[in-house]
Amino acid sequence: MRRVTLTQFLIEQQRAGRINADLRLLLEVVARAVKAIAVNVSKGALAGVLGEAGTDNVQGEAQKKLDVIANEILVQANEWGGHLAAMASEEVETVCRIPFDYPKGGYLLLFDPLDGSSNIDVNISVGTIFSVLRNPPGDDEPQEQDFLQPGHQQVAAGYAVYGPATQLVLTVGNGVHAFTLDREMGSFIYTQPYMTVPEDTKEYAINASNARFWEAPVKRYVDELQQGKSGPRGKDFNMRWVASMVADVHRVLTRGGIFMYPLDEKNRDKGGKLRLMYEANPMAMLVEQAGGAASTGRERILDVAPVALHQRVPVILGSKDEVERVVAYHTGA
Ligand SMILES: O=P(O)(O)OC[C@H]1O[C@](O)(COP(=O)(O)O)[C@@H](O)[C@@H]1O
Ligand SMILES: [Mg+2]
Ligand SMILES: [Mg+2]
Repeated sequence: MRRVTLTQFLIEQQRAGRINADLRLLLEVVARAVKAIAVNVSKGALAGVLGEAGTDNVQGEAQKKLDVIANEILVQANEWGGHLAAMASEEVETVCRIPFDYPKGGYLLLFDPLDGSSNIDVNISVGTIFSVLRNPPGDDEPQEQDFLQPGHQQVAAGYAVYGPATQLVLTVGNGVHAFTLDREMGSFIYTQPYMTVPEDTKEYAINASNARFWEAPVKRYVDELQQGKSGPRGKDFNMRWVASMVADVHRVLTRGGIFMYPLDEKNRDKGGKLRLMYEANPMAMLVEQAGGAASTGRERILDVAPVALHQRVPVILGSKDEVERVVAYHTGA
């Protein structure tokens, strides 16, 4: 069987007029960075990359060594690419500028360099999430304001999951496509075209240790799932929680289900737990492109008007019917 590489896939997307050469090359640079991160993740203790970095990030969270390494790999790879006007990272407080004497391009790249950091030291899947926006015309030196575009304006979004295999999952607005890293060849091979979130599901994902903080609509929804066959849903549901959003969303994209990090009494002051620009928006674009839905419980995630780079939002995403049910419980519809 003929193997199609990510490079060939992107050339086809360009030929079909879905992306331009700049966006194609930008995505190639991101894929190259992801391969370098995968090498570091897979070496683990052998490369001394496990454990704490001894620093805090802008969110006040302790950084792991791999958070810092993955961030540096992405920043350095993309600085020189010539396709970006600027970058923003979950790990960095302000906009990451392209050095003044480097070539610049028309896109903005946002990323969560290492998602699921709490899983690094226990050898459980982690990932990288990224989002691409257009730099507003006429702005050669983008400011934070230029990044604050609603998610429906993303031109591409994706993630890499560093699991038993490393996979890159990507959308450029024409469905969701997955590639698996062939480590010997060093290439991403096209393995899953047009991923779709199965409509029918029996699986949900939520951190149940927060149950006492949940709002009534979430309590009601989860309670009904847990009643199984004997409750109003009339069937049993299974639960999974990896605590790497990438891995949890990858499961939802692969075999359906619902993933929730809702607003609760513990995270209300911050507006939620997950980051709008680095986690919620790219995942929402992917899930919608795969036929699913993504909401805060009160609003479509892709329509949220961002007010800050590191803003947090509640996230409820996955199989459409399930997400719509949770939203209806919130809105009383
Ligand atoms: O430990 P909790 O509260 O269940 O949180 C898990 C969530 O936090 C995150 O790990 C946050 O990501 P980071 O590792 O990038 O900070 C998500 O991936 C995941 O869904
Ligand atoms: Mg994350
Ligand atoms: Mg992270």
